[in-house]
Amino acid sequence: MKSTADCKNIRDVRDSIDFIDRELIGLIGRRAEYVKKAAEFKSSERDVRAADRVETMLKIRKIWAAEENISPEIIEKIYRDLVAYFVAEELHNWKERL
Ligand SMILES: O=C(O)C(=O)C[C@]1(C(=O)O)C=C[C@@H](O)C=C1
Repeated sequence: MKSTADCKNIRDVRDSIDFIDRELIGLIGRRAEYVKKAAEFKSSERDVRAADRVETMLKIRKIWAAEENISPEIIEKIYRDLVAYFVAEELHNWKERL
């Protein structure tokens, strides 16, 4: 992947964006493995949903977003969608263990 300074054309830029997005999706896949594991340590649907943890996480991620000069609101939106998906997956896994 080229640095932004080394990108000579739009093709170089898009190749780098593709590379980064592939890594991001890989990381989300790794994250999913931990969410699956989390279900093993929960004893109720309330534990699975972990509403307090979600709100705490979002606050921290909004701070991280600001540190990276990314809109905290956009990061919150992305995370709310992502976590809603993970909660649904985790609920499914958790119920299967009953
Ligand atoms: O931290 C947990 O308890 C998790 O199960 C992980 C996770 C997440 O995606 O980060 C998933 C579901 C819960 O609502 C809270 C957080």
